[in-house]
Amino acid sequence: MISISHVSKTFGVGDRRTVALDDVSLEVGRGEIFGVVGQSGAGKSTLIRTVNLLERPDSGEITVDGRLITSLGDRELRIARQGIGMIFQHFNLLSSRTVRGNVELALEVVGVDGRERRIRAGEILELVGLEGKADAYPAQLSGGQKQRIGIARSLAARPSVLLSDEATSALDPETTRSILELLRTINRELGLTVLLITHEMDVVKSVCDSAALIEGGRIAEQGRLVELISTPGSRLARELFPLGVVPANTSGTVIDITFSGGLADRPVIAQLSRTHAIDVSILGATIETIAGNQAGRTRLELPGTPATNAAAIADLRGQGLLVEIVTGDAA
Ligand SMILES: Nc1ncnc2c1ncn2[C@@H]1O[C@H](COP(=O)(O)OP(=O)(O)OP(=O)(O)O)[C@@H](O)[C@H]1O
Repeated sequence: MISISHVSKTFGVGDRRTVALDDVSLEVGRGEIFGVVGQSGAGKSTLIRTVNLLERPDSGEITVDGRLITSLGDRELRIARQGIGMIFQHFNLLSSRTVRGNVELALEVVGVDGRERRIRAGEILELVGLEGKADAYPAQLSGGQKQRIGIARSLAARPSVLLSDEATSALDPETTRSILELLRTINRELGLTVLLITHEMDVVKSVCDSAALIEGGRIAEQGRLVELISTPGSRLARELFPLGVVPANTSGTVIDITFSGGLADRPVIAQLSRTHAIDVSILGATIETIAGNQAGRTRLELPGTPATNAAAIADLRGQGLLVEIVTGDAA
């Protein structure tokens, strides 16, 4: 649905030259919620802004819904942008217009007539849960309600793609949750494809089907969350399941086990201890719902070296569990 292919973007020249995007390629499937996560300055905003050409890449191609965006002239681009909604961290609302007026503005711009505007704005405000607030002004509403107006406005022209630029970063955790739920609802009900950028792993965890990690303008990793969590060495998986620090002077073998799918509720540790007659210490454990499925990760310490624990580790792997050796020589 969104295909970003070998996109690069540099700002400034000489000493002030910054490579914001360096040969970035991403594929966002139709109907997916795709999260790009990375630290401040990693290139997230630049990346999302290239999708509707708010930022024009120096090289590379971007296709949205089958249309090669990077080849369009001004007039064609204006039309293509109607199919790409966008929401922002600071909402970008017009304070002089009512809630309804903000939503209707997006329809005026695309030439929808007055009566139709009113009907459609009413429908969208109901969808985002603001039907009782149509005549209020943005200043009279909470942050979460303002973002709901932003979402309503972005949906007014019935786009097939929604870009979300840190849409929940200015909101408290409870409001964040309700806005993410709304994004999930419109994704399902309208079949909308969502590309979001965030610096919060919790956002990715709670709403995304797929994710990419961006660092220094390059994509370090990308994939569907269900696949990433069972990929050995995946950094996104580690971020999704923070297990804390590894003890500094352990004499044993520390391993991380990832449970996903039907494996999450098996008595793996008790069985391991019994079968191999070893005292297993649990150093950390976390269970999460990732892309709608329960998955967990447990950090264990086994007495002895990886070599003396080879049979136990092979046994775990034989049960379909992902086992990563954190300390000791990799087996
Ligand atoms: N208009 C610009 N002019 C010059 N440099 C820019 C411009 N926009 C971005 N950059 C630089 O490009 C790099 C990537 O910035 P970008 O805003 O895309 O990162 P980000 O991951 O979105 O960061 P944040 O989370 O802090 O918003 C940074 O080094 C930034 O300073």
